[in-house]
Amino acid sequence: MTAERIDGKAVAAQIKDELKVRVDALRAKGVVPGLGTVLVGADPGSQIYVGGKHKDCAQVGIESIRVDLPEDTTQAQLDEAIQALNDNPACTGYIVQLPLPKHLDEHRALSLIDPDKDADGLAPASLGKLVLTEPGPLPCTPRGIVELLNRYEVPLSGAEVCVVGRGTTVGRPLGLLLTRKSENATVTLCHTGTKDLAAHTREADIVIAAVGRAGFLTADMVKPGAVVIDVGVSRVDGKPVGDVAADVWEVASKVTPNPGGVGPMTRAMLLSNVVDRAEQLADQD
Ligand SMILES: Nc1nc2c(c(=O)[nH]1)N[C@@H](CN(C=O)c1ccc(C(=O)N[C@@H](CCC(=O)O)C(=O)O)cc1)CN2
Repeated sequence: MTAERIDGKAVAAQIKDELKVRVDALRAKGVVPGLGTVLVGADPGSQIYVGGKHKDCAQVGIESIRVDLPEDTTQAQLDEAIQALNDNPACTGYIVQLPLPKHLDEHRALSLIDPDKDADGLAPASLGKLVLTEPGPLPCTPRGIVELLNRYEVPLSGAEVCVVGRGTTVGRPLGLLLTRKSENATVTLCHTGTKDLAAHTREADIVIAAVGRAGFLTADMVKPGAVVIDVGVSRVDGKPVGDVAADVWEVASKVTPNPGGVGPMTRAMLLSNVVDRAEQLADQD
């Protein structure tokens, strides 16, 4: 038996249709949502992702502002670009595309984002709100994963979820999101220090692989009937390849393809964060 395909591309398209209706309503009230992006350097993956974000904006009627900086940008120049977006009234939310080149301080960049304009939910104030379960923008990949699981009616309350990867954009915030009362899952967060990884993944009803090592999660590491979410991306011969090996599809009940699963949802959730914020601004008027 082959697992059911969790089609992130199709769900993202549906979400974009829903967002377009909300953006039209905002524009009718005179509020124009505007997403800014800051991209430093020429990382091929980041170029593709940022290009996709601007294409999405055009599709749903969000204005977009693209700031591309060269690889040798200094910290002071990056700080200045961030400050300019903080000060730009046409920009209602923005992101700094990660990873930044090694010589730049990622934490500093995220700290400089005006918390009211954090479209990615990755600024320290937004992550703090997530810890405190206060309302705020949620990191896009974790939000997209929860949205996909809900739309495919995968039960979360009481589920044993094994998240592999403790990064700040996916693993850590995902653990916080899934353990909120509204999701109510039990989460085991595994990482490079985990002693017997397969012993943990085999216990889980849902396995979420966010490592970035092509095909590392194999069928023998998955409980029969489990749901598997493939987040990590590696580039093999220039093509994106996920963390989940092909044989997992013979054991699991549902699997996200990669590409075509979590990636498009990450982009759709960025747009959702921008529209949520613009609606708050409209309500304040
Ligand atoms: N500031 C941020 N940086 C990064 C984030 C983030 O959420 N905020 N996440 C990732 C990259 N990412 C978004 O920026 C992202 C990853 C993947 C996709 C996507 O649509 N992938 C396609 C395949 C596209 C391809 O590689 O050819 C898919 O999975 O089908 C979109 C966005 C790290 N940085």
